[in-house]
Amino acid sequence: MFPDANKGYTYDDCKATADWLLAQTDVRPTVGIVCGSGLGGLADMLKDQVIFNYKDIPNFPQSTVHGHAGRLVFGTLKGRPCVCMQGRFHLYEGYLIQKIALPMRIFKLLGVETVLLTNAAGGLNQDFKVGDVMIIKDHLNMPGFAGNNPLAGPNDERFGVRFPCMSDAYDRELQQMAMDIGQELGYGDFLKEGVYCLLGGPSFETVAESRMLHKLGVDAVGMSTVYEVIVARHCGMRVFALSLITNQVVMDYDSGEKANHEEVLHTAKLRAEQLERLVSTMVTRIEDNKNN
Ligand SMILES: O=P(O)(O)O[C@H]1O[C@H](CO)[C@@H](O)[C@H]1O
Ligand SMILES: Nc1nc2[nH]cnc2c(=O)[nH]1
Repeated sequence: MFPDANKGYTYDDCKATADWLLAQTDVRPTVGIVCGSGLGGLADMLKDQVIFNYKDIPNFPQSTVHGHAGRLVFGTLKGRPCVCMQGRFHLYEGYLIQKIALPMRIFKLLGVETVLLTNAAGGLNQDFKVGDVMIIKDHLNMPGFAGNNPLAGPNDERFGVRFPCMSDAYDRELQQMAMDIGQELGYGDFLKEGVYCLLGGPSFETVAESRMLHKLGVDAVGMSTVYEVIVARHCGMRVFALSLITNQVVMDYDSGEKANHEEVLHTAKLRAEQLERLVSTMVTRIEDNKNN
């Protein structure tokens, strides 16, 4: 049923990539970070960087989207060894769904225990404003309803079980930690929580689609993150994710607003510094050996 689903993505392929990376750096990361659109500045905070362009890493996909630099950065954040994806992969770029989330398995084989993901998303919750940061408490895998799941295909038990639980996908302790740090930093006014919905993209939502998602209880919509979360949880890493609300989703036929990637990158730039401080403070407080 899944003839080629394992090609290039086997345990041995992932191990070969992880070993290739480990042979070229002394950094042994326990925290992995994924930067969303326009949020790659997070990687620049790492000290003693060892940088790999995606094109030089065996089995790695390439970034094709503006705002995703396409570099894997190893280094330390206040002494803690980290690895940071400066650019991620999306279904609309034409990649097989397994390839989009492949870096999560490589993270695992590098020794990563906790993954922090960021993304840019459109706000559906009417209480959200552009520039708000939404801590993701749950997701809707909309393409998943049609069978698009990165775990489809043969299961390798060395990564995880055939039927992984997802009701605890987003670590509650890490959500609370983010809230607490946000309060300490004075970000209370723009720190929210909610449900993220993945759509395939690359077209933005129609008014009817946005209204439907709103009725379903979705707080923010985007084109990433969920596949990474599923694969990270499958192989037992702790997950925290947040969305920067870069634009309000258009839900009114009379609205003159038009969703566009330039606005997404512009908002990301305005909020980047605070987002970086929030995530980097979290990194320093995360305890090792707590994965489940
Ligand atoms: O989710 P990230 O990678 O942050 O990017 C978001 O921004 C792009 C649209 O502007 C889409 O790729 C959407 O998913
Ligand atoms: N699908 C979707 N993705 C986004 N990424 C950033 N903004 C948006 C949006 O409004 N819709």
